[in-house]
Amino acid sequence: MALSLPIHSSPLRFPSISTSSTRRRTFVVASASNPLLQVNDLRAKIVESDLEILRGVNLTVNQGEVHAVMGKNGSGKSTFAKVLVGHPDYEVTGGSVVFKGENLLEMEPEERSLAGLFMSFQSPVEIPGVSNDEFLVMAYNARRKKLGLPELGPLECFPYLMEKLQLVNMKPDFLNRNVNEGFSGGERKRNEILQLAVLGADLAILDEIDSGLDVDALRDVANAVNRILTPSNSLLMITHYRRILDLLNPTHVHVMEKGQIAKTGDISMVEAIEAEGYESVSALT
Ligand SMILES: Nc1ncnc2c1ncn2[C@@H]1O[C@H](COP(=O)(O)OP(=O)(O)OP(=O)(O)O)[C@@H](O)[C@H]1O
Repeated sequence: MALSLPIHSSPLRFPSISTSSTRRRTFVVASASNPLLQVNDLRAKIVESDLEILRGVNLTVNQGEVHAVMGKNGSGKSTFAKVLVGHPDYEVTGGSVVFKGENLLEMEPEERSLAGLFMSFQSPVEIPGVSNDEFLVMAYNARRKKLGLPELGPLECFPYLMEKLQLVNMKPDFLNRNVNEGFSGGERKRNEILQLAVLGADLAILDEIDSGLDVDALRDVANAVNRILTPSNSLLMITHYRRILDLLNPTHVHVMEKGQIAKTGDISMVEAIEAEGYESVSALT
């Protein structure tokens, strides 16, 4: 079966393992001069209805940073993430996005993936007839090809895949199952992180990776993400809940409202949101 590379793979660099404290210490130095993603006045509409959803988003993500985007239901968080990876439901109507010094908006979705952008979706899709190991080996080899490295056979990839399975605390039989077919909600989320671990990314966008996870799964996922993060890659996560923020220690917390980032702060802003709701931190109301 012919498969194109998913938009959440990055061929450029495999993640190295580091602790979150190592990452955080290095961030101060790395972030000052290494913007990874620069979003300026980004505007986008739904193709089908012409309805404008993003109304001037501004955001800079530097290497080593962990950004959390929060906000009321329907404020545009997922749309923002999907526009970044080039989802065809949306048309950019203004603004700019520079990723690693290149115009992201001129790239096809697959090119964005090859450039180092990974996105996990709220509802990961099934790929009937394709096993997880086939899928991962295919994507892993696509990256190797891009790097000018020889492709590896399934057996040669196996030790690498096993190492990543352990990272997300998944059983080996997940590799033999078809991608997301029959997976529980939590298993799908773990599988997304397995894909991130195998493929790596310069910028990982995780859209509500914490939704539907039990406490143990949430900890496993957060631990895996923390091990994937290094001083030179970054995370942009969308969430409604504090629990994952406590585990992933965001350097920046943003509140999206009406298609804009209305407020940016640190983890302390989440306390105000939890106590008094979004109205307490909104700059637009
Ligand atoms: N493809 C689409 N077709 C129709 N409406 C859409 C589409 N994509 C987004 N919308 C609408 O745009 C608005 C923003 O949606 P989006 O999913 O970005 O919000 P969100 O902030 O991620 O919400 P939530 O917290 O509930 O996940 C919503 O009103 C949604 O219904």
